[in-house]
Amino acid sequence: MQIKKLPSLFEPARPVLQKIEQAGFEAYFVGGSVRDTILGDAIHDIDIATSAYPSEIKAIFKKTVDTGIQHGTVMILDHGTGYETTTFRTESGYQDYRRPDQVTFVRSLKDDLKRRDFTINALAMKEDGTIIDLFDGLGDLQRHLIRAVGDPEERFHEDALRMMRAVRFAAKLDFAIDPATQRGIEDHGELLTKIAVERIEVEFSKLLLGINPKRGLDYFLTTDLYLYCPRLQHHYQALVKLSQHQDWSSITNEAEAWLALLYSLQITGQSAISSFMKDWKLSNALISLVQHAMTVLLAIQKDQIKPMMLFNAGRKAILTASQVAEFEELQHPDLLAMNDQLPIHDRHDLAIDGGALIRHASIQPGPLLGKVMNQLLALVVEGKVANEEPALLQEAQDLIEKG
Ligand SMILES: Nc1ccn([C@@H]2O[C@H](COP(=O)(O)OP(=O)(O)OP(=O)(O)O)[C@@H](O)[C@H]2O)c(=O)n1
Ligand SMILES: [Mg+2]
Repeated sequence: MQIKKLPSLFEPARPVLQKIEQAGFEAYFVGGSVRDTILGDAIHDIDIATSAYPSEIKAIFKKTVDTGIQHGTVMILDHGTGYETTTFRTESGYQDYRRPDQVTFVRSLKDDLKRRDFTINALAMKEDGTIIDLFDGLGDLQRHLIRAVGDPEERFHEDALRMMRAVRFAAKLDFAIDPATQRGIEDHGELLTKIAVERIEVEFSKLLLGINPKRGLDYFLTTDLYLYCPRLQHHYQALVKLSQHQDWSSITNEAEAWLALLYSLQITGQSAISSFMKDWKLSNALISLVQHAMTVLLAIQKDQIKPMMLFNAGRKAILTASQVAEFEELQHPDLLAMNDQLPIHDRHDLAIDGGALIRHASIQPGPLLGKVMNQLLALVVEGKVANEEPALLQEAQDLIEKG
């Protein structure tokens, strides 16, 4: 098989591969970019594998950077672009189920490909688009099948994360998992506990954002992989229910995915969200966004949407909540439009500040000042008072008199 028209991302790398070949070595595109090109999907990065040893690559090219030389990876700099090139290698050891104890550089493409995770990821492509398929990856792409290269048990012992990758690819590509590979996952799920949560999270997020998350979640549950992920052990029923959603098209980014998950698990309190997401090693920025979005989502569910709540949540959280409301088929007005129509969108947009209140309304700095400012803010956001200094001063005086 030969791909006639390569995606443009490959084009500038082709001369690099040609140069390695001219020096008497082999060089191929490998990994996800080859798989996705054959599937006709967009590619985002390219990986190059070569029979040349790192020292040989460095002799061929003037400018290189040692980005991972002990693993055989050298970056070639060509016309301002960097191309990571990894020497064919075999690996051995894997005592920690994560990475090899020893990496050995080899000259044979086959030896390199046979230690890769799945047949669809063990394809190689020459710079002219010719596909090298030593493990029937093309057949599995046609059959829509995720199948371990060789013995699944060996592949999962080498890197237990591959079990999560299998269910992630099932969701991402809408593929089935080959029965022997699935059994391998069922038998070795516990090895996932050896893997850093951050890496598991990447795969789980990609699963939820695949074209068929239902399929990925079904495998995630039937293989029991969920038992070895943070905080999911006691949520089997809720995860089944989540997996039964037919239309996932409104879940388009990580925040929406995590909000949908937490809502399904009925983890809705602010501190419960934070503790759950921290166990998944998610960033504080994402946690904060999901917390704000959950407030909006619960208000949608209870039909209690208030201007001040939208103001506090902000546009991004409102959008996130709206998407998950779509997913949950919760009836809701156009909250973004409502938000856009608020008189102000930021505390600093208020036409009066503490200083002016101290000068003109004779309030002393202190708790009362803060309280009055908050009350004025709410009145403006709710459209009850115009956002103009005289009106706000008058209102402040009334508030103080009322106590
Ligand atoms: N645990 C892993 C991770 C990666 N690989 C191999 O390294 C390639 C590149 O890995 P990576 O970029 O992580 O995955 P991709 O398959 O390229 O998928 P993605 O589209 O997510 O990048 C894979 O195709 C596969 O051949 C592997 O065998 N085992
Ligand atoms: Mg990749």
